[in-house]
Amino acid sequence: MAASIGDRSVVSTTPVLEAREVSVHFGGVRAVEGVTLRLEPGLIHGIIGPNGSGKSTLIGAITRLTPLTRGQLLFDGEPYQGIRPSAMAGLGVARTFQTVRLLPDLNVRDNIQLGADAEASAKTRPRPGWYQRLRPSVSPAVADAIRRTGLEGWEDYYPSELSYGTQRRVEIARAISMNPRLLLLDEPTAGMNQSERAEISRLLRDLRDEGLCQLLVEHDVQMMLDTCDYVFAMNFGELIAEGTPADVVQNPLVQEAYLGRKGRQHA
Ligand SMILES: Nc1ncnc2c1ncn2[C@@H]1O[C@H](COP(=O)(O)OP(=O)(O)OP(=O)(O)O)[C@@H](O)[C@H]1O
Repeated sequence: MAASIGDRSVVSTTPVLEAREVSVHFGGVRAVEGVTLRLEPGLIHGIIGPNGSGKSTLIGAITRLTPLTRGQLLFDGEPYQGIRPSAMAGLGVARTFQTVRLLPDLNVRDNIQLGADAEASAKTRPRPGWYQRLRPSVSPAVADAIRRTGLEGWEDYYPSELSYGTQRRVEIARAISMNPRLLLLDEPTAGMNQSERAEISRLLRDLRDEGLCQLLVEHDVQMMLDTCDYVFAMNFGELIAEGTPADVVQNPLVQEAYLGRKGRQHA
């Protein structure tokens, strides 16, 4: 069965990831309460919400870093809440974090290679040079990730020599070199200027056009509206609206969450 989300048609199949009635409580704090969401193949999904609305906690729950109080998580229709966070990559989930996490002693190519090589993602920080000795050639997954993220020509540079926007691009390349089914991006444009934001937004839409399912958490609502196909809005731990960005921003509950009742009258 085919449905359409905005201008994109979506064949209704098993979602890549599904959260059913997920709750996360910290003592008396209901950080996430009864959230149900489906991430469909080939779409960019976004989670928006004011500070403290539960976005990070929900991502933590989905990635198994934060234990669920209640609910169920499914990947490709199979429950996965019993697995360890370190097994998420094996499931086909790659992520980038709020802060850039590139290894300073490795060049762009070798930082991306870390994503392609599960064994190399060991916790110990490598000494300069060891990686080149172990890996004399560039794997096809790395070459492909470099091409898809427009990093040709930057392969031999080190993180300290790159702009912040390019460092972010390398992180995304490292994540997609894992050939993920789902890419989670936590604040991918934090600290960027307007043109860097637009560049990252373009890159994510290009990856979407290649079929990559994505989930973004981002404070920049305009960037989310420009980038996402489908948006989930949270407030006080609950999902208060979902749909196309255009529909969600019109939702009175969303306007109230961001602007307050007074703002809504003026919006
Ligand atoms: N480990 C924790 N222990 C207790 N309370 C927590 C913990 N983590 C989050 N919270 C609380 O849960 C609620 C949701 O927080 P969360 O960080 O998920 O929101 P958020 O939408 O990601 O916020 P922000 O946009 O500021 O990052 C907040 O009230 C927060 O104080």
